[in-house]
Amino acid sequence: GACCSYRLRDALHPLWQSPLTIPGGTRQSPINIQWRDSVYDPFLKPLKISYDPTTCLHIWNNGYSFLVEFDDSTDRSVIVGGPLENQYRLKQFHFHWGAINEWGSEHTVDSKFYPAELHLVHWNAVVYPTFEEAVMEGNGLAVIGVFLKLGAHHEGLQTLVDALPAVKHKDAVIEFDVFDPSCLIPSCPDYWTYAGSLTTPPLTESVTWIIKKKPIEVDENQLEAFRMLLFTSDGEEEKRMVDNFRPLQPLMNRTVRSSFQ
Ligand SMILES: N=Nc1ccc(S(N)(=O)=O)cc1
Ligand SMILES: [Zn+2]
Repeated sequence: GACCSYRLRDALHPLWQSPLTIPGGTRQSPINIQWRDSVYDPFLKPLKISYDPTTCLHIWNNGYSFLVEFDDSTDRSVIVGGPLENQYRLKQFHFHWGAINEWGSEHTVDSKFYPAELHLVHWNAVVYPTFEEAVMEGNGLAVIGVFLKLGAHHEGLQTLVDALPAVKHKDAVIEFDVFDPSCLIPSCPDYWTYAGSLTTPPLTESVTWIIKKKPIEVDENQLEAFRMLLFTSDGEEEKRMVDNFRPLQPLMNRTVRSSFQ
């Protein structure tokens, strides 16, 4: 079916020349979240999100996705609580999406793909001196995953969408100096959490994943705006930036916990 041919196709995809999982990887991401196999953990705290919109710096097409990067030199934009033992600093957020609405997310829920998935990337600046070091440590990163579904126009996302033509090509950067990413996070507090990895190289097993149960709604034009971006640099033969999601990885010896019953 589409899934296995896609896996093979994807394994050869330039984005992930590396093997489907890193050799010896026991906690790779993304995974399918089987709702009925997730275990309610009453000790999970609510996730506390406090972002300062003025820490926003720029939008950058890095050839995998477009990243909205933040000034992470202080603790002005942080998350704490949830499954986390420390406070984690926001560094960037980005998305993964498909060529069509049938797929695009990295994680799936009961084997269902969403058309896109938002990742808000945070690092443990309490324990590690730099992001680069945190990327190499088991408790170094915390990524909030938010599913996007096709529906109503998303006002907050539109300010981002309006800037995308300016970063059409790989390596393009545009200044983007005020944005509050909490407008992209559903108000429903429910989430799943599990120990995983980065989903693009270096694929390090350093991520505490916090996947929001509720998706946000975006409209077709907004998804199409993502699909207009290019993997390629200005002057190269154009390759549309689509299907920039990694294949599902084996759960192995992991339990997905839920913050809700
Ligand atoms: N700095 N590199 C990365 C950061 C986040 C992710 S992801 N897609 O796992 O959130 C991948 C690579
Ligand atoms: Zn990602």
